[in-house]
Amino acid sequence: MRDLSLSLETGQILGLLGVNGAGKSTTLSLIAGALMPDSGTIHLQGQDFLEHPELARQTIGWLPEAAPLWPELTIREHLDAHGRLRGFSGARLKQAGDAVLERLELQDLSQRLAGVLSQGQRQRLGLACALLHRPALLVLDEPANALDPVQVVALRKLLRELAAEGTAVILSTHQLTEVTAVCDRVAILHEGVLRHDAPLPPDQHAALEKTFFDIAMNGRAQAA
Ligand SMILES: Nc1ncnc2c1ncn2[C@@H]1O[C@H](COP(=O)(O)OP(=O)(O)OP(=O)(O)O)[C@@H](O)[C@H]1O
Repeated sequence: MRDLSLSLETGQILGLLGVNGAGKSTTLSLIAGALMPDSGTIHLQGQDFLEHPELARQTIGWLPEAAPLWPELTIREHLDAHGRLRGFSGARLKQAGDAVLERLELQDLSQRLAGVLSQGQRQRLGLACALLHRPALLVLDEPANALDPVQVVALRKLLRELAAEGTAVILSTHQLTEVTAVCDRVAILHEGVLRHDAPLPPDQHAALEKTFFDIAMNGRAQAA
């Protein structure tokens, strides 16, 4: 990544686009604190993450490209483990788990082992773990991967609800339709450089498609 500068407001949903290898996952890993930048700063609510990594753990929910699950634990045990890691216990732990089970429609599967879940169910469990502590910033790497059309629509609804509650969301995707359906801002990376960063008004699918292909195919800088 070079000269990357991005900011996100409370309640905004930012879609991060780019061809394979453009740097989307690297950017999200930096924001989530899983990678350390060689230089630069990352702030959340005025605080420097790199100086206060504990702040990042409390305020960010991260779903990496492949949800990191333990095959021998059930869905409920995953949520308990994530909650305990963040200091939850007793009734608070159970309530937080119940809330995300309901939001991700996983109640009926709570006792199922992660190792036997379908890909889409694994993805929903990964999202449930990322959401458990009600993060102020949700960082999602291709969250619609492996979801069926019903769940894709449910995910859009969930992200809009979270944004309305004040959560900031940054998500990467290969689906331009996902961006136009749910994002109010779009950023496009190309070869580690941010080439476009602009609000996305409704009904702008054709314009977004043109901008994306101009950057992806010609490598031309587009005015944001
Ligand atoms: N740990 C690493 N060390 C060296 N290079 C890396 C490392 N991780 C990623 N890269 C390289 O950085 C570039 C960006 O990778 P990244 O995974 O961020 O792309 P992406 O936009 O998420 O791609 P995709 O759409 O294929 O998932 C790629 O060329 C990749 O090979």
